[in-house]
Parts: sequence; structure tokens; C-alpha cells
Amino acid sequence: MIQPITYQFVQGCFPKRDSAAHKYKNGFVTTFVGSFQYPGAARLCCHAAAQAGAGGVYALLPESLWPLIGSIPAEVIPYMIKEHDGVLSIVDSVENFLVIKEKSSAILLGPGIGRHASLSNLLKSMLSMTELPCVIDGDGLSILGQLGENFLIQHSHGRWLLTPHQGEWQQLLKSFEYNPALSPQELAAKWGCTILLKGFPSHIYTVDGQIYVNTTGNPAATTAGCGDVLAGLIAGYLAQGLSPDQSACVGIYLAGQAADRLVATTRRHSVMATEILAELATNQLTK
Ligand SMILES: NC(=O)C1=CN([C@@H]2O[C@H](COP(=O)(O)OP(=O)(O)OC[C@H]3O[C@@H](n4cnc5c(N)ncnc54)[C@H](OP(=O)(O)O)[C@@H]3O)[C@@H](O)[C@H]2O)[C@@H](O)CC1
Ligand SMILES: Nc1ncnc2c1ncn2[C@@H]1O[C@H](COP(=O)(O)OP(=O)(O)O)[C@@H](O)[C@H]1O
Repeated sequence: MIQPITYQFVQGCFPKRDSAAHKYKNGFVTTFVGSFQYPGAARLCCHAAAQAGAGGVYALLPESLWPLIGSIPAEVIPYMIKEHDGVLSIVDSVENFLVIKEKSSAILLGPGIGRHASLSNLLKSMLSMTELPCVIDGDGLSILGQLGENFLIQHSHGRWLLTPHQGEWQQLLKSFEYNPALSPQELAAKWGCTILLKGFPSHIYTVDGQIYVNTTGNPAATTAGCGDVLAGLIAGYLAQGLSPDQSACVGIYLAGQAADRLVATTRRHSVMATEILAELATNQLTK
């Protein structure tokens, strides 16, 4: 049965914060997002994760992004990865990753990292070294395709959440030599991961065969960067203890609702990713 994501469902999922809260109890997100080519992906993902209420956000950032550090939100704690001829140092990446993942409760990998051949080993190392729940989006999905279906099945164990748009989904199926028409429901169960397939409407396929359909959103949000905001939001909720299924439902519902409110108030046909963030800063969930 397909279950619509409702206001009540989302409200019921929200993390509670009691008076004994402190930042580490609220959950940190370790991010590996962005590159010299895509600095905006780092900015949008990290901002969204922090705004979702994560206690803190760590960002593994390539050396080449360091001159742009001022564009990364001030709340984010950056760790620099050295680069040699545009290739990230795997030793440096893994050492930093090991330090910050110990203080984190969720991981976000992929948006805007690019597709250099060397990233395959890097992602493989990171994903093999942690038991934390993990959102994989953007270029991370393309690299996951190279790592192979067996790697996915061996490591996911219900903790990973894939957030492809239709293009990324088709590419992933092609990499694993599947029929493009195959149902994500079957694959979520086989792979042991939650799949959020973005579109209109977006669907969430869970490991146990449940399908959720989003009831918010509109094509105004089909602009570059809105997916990065979504990935950051989801990682932020994951860090606060929501399950991958809940985090996906809450993130897609809130991002869609923000786009709906923006269209209703501005009468525009298009919204920017930073406008979604600004809207969510003033109105999180509305009835
Ligand atoms: N500000 C930043 O830094 C930003 C950084 N970003 C980062 O950039 C990286 C690359 O991301 P990407 O989305 O451009 O991926 P790419 O592999 O080129 O695939 C696109 C191809 O798939 C196809 N396609 C089919 N259906 C589709 C659909 N519904 N939505 C989209 N595409 C669809 C379509 O081909 P078509 O079907 O039109 O022939 C198209 O050519 C990634 O890491 C991301 O995080 C972005 O988030 C933007 C903001
Ligand atoms: N046809 C559509 N109608 C409404 N919303 C959509 C549609 N397609 C995608 N979206 C939403 O728009 C955003 C764009 O995501 P994505 O394509 O990954 O963007 P990017 O990777 O460029 O940031 C997502 O929040 C997604 O749920």
C-alpha cells in the first residue's frame, strides 16, 4: 500500500529537545560534499543540515575550496583535505573522516564532489569504515554505481538512504545492469537501503516494502541546488535520531511545503535553493 506523507505524520516524526540537551546529544553530521567545481553544493548541504537542527556539522573540504571558506556557513566546522594536482589525498581524507565520524551520528556523502576516478577508493574507504546512517546523493550515487551492487548490499544494512533524481536513478540501474523499468520497491529490499526517488511526486521506498508518496512540492523547485538542500535537511534529521525512512519523509515534505508557500506568496514559477532555506528558517512546518 502507498502511504501519503501527511502533516500529522511529519509532526509526529520531529525530534524532541529536552532541557538536558546539548549539541553532542543533538547529533552531528559529517559531510563530504562540494568541490572546486561545485562550492555551492557544500554551502547548501551544510547550511540545510545545520538548519534542520543537527547539533553541529563537520565538512571535509578540499584544499582548493579553502579560499572560499567564507561562503560556508559560520556554524560549520571545516576539515581541510590536501590535494595533489587536483586529486584529494586519500590518507588525509580518511584520517580526518575517522576523527570526525566518531563525534557524529550521521553522514552525508556525494553532492558536488565530482567524479574523478580516485574518488571511488575514497568513498569505498569511508563507507566501509562506519556503521553510521548515511545519505548518498549526487556524484556519490554515480560512484556507488562503480563500486557495484554487492558492495551496496554488504554495507548498507538498512542504514543507507539513496536520494536519486530520475537521471541518477537510471544511471545507477544501468551500472548494475538492471532493466530501467525495474521497481525501486524491489531494489530497496534487495539492497537493504531506503530509496527516495525524486520527481513529481517523489516516492520513498523502504527496506520493508513500504512506499510513501509526498504530498507537497511543485515544479518551481526544479532548479539546481534544491536537491542539495534536500540532502542536507535529510542528513540533519538523520543525525537527530530519525530513521532513514522518517528523515526522507520529513525532508521531502518540508522542502516541498516551503516551495509551495513561496509560489503562493510570490506568484513566481521558479524558486531558488537559497530561498527554500530562507523560507524554512522562518516557517518550518505549516498546516
Ligand atoms: N550549486 C552546486 O554546486 C550544485 C551542484 N550540483 C551537483 O552537481 C553534480 C551533478 O549533478 P547533476 O544533477 O547535474 O547530475 P548529472 O549526472 O549531470 O545528471 C543529470 C543528467 O541526468 C538526466 N536527467 C534525467 N532526469 C533528470 C532529472 N529529473 N533531474 C536531473 N537530471 C535528469 C539529464 O539528462 P537528460 O535526461 O536531460 O538527457 C542530465 O543530463 C551532483 O553532485 C550535484 O550534487 C547540483 O546539485 C546542482 C547545484
Ligand atoms: N517534477 C518535479 N516536480 C516537483 N519537484 C521536483 C520535480 N523533480 C524534482 N523535484 C524536486 O526538486 C528538487 C531538485 O532535486 P535535484 O534534481 O536533485 O536537484 P540538484 O541536484 O540540481 O540540486 C528536489 O527537492 C526534488 O524533490
